[in-house]
Amino acid sequence: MASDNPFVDPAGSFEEHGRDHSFAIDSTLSVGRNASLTLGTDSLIVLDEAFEKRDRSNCCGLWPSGTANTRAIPFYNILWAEILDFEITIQYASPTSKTVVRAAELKYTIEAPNLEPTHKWINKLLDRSYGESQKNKRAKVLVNPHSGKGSAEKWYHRDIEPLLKAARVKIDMQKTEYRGEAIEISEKLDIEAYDMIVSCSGDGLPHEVFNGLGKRPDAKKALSKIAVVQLPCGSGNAMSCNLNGTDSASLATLAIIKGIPTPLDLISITQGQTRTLSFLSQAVGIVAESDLATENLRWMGAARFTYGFLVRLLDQMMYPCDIAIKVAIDDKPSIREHYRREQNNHEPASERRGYKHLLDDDASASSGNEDGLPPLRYGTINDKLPEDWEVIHYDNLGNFYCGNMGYMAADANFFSPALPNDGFMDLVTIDGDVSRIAALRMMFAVETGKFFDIPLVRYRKVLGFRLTPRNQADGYISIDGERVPFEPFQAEIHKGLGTVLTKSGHMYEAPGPI
Ligand SMILES: Nc1ncnc2c1ncn2[C@@H]1O[C@H](COP(=O)(O)OP(=O)(O)OP(=O)(O)O)[C@@H](O)[C@H]1O
Repeated sequence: MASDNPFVDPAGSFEEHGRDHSFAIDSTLSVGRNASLTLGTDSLIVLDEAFEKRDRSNCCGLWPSGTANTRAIPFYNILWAEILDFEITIQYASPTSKTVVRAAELKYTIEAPNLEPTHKWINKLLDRSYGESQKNKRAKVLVNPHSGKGSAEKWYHRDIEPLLKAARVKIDMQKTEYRGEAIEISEKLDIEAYDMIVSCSGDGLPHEVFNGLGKRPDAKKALSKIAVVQLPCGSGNAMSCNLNGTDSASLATLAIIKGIPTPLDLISITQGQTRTLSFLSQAVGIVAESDLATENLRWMGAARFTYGFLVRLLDQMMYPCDIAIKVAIDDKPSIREHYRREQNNHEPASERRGYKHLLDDDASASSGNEDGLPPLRYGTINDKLPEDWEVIHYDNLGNFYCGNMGYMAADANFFSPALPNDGFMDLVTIDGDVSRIAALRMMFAVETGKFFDIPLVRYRKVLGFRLTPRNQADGYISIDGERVPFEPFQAEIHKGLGTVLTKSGHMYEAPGPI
């Protein structure tokens, strides 16, 4: 009896398989005389004497260590496994450099009597490889041929599609033909036929996708059912940095194949008579200008933003305005504490939509499936300002920057305490008359992760705000990196209204406050 022997795992013993010891013991599958496949703790261990003869290089040491005839393929990298005509095929994402993975495969022949245990073994392998993530996701893929420097289509075919196919993702690909088309596609999408909308683009296309889903009569259901994801092919790829932990198209593809559905806070912006959704940021002042007023410097690539920022910093630009804020958490120690609590909070996605205790008048929690966007708790920009909002008259504002995610660009972790579904926006305000040297220090602190701690950085978690520019004929307001009219606007957040895929199921990949 297996249970008599303390060294045998009863769940995996060969009696359970009712088969010859030489074929399947525990998690090991013998494939031919000189090879075996073993389910390890977090990797598939492939032992094959042919490796030694074939390739001694171990791909520049990119795989975890092994001897000359073994390879450890992390379960995270396993894309698919199947048996067809007595041949087992294992497809996986193989690193070819630190920032690139490519689809690769291993094939072994199985003898007829071993077919049934092989099927069982494959199921185990796939369960371990996918964990909480859904297998065979169905994707509406949008490729913006004009994203970034115009390489999205090339990258899709080279870096993205082969991995999706290897993972048996069901693909329905469409190239966008004009600005705004992704709004129309998402508005009309048959949401029962897909699990995710994948934008091969910058941050502009996911912004359109959220807004298209938000325009539907069943917006609430669509936004919670369909995961909106980005594969980085644009000039601004903040969404992928935060959710996939990378701005590499192939690594991001692997991240979404293994991604876990996670509710995402979305923000309603009202301006004039319009209401739009924002998922990333709202900026007025130096950050908005550095981004939007430097379109003519596109040739500079990422340096364009830094250049624009430095020029304005040296000019000590100021942006007078009135700001009204519904503050939720006002001081940095409490914000840090809030972040730590959420880090340790592992409640399921179903518990992360809508405010449970904070606001009993919250509409995103209570309405049914067929509802459109939740009603606005604080009204629109055209309504009377709620009485309990804090009003600040700023003559010397240098930067108004409100974020819903940590990274605003690769290596620019402006909002380290931001969380996917805490129901708060993170608001940074900085005076425009701080010394030039202090401003430069702030800029460098963004890269080193110390920005949050700088005393000149005023940091609040907020539920809503209204911004009214003063004494300026024109200027720049950026919503998710797109320019909107230079007019007053109001924002309020809806807890967990949208859905994205994350690696952890509840956190961003940007490091939290140190
Ligand atoms: N075929 C097309 N022609 C022109 N514009 C398009 C097309 N398809 C999509 N767009 C628009 O391109 C805009 C920017 O897209 P995206 O974010 O993918 O790229 P980006 O390079 O990061 O952006 P940006 O140009 O804003 O820096 C979106 O607003 C989208 O509507």
